[in-house]
Amino acid sequence: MAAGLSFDNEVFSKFAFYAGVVLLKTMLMSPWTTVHRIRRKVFASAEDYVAFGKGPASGKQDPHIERVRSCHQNDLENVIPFVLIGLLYVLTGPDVATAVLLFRIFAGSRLLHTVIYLNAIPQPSRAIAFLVGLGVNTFMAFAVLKRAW
Ligand SMILES: N[C@@H](CCC(=O)N[C@@H](CS)C(=O)NCC(=O)O)C(=O)O
Repeated sequence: MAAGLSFDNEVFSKFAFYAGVVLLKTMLMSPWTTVHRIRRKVFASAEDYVAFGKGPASGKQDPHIERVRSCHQNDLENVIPFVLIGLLYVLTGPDVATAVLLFRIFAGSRLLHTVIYLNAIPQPSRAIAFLVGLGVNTFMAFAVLKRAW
């Protein structure tokens, strides 16, 4: 069976798929923020207000735009560790079924976190989604440390 960071290695191939999903989701948060800025006419800087013919910047913040930005920030705090730790975890040669389950749980938890955050679904739903993803990353980190010890 193929090992290492090769698409012939089933664990790497599955990891690449789920990492691609969560990275794409994270990347989409930027254009999604822009869509809301244009719709709500609340921009990031003075020159943007000029560009959209809105006169001087009001300096006001929009709660929904701030929510989208927080969601994006939270993705960055969790998805980047997943990609880095996940690559090291693949190199430990884990059981395929266990690894794929972890990748699926992480991707599912982050997609759910976004839906919950953007729709302001009451807590503790967002905290649970966040903790599930954090749990996967922590599990993989300990597997890497154990293998490298
Ligand atoms: N940077 C995060 C660290 C803790 C965290 O990620 N909490 C989760 C569950 S409550 C979350 O969704 N935080 C909201 C956020 O990061 O905007 C924060 O400031 O809240």
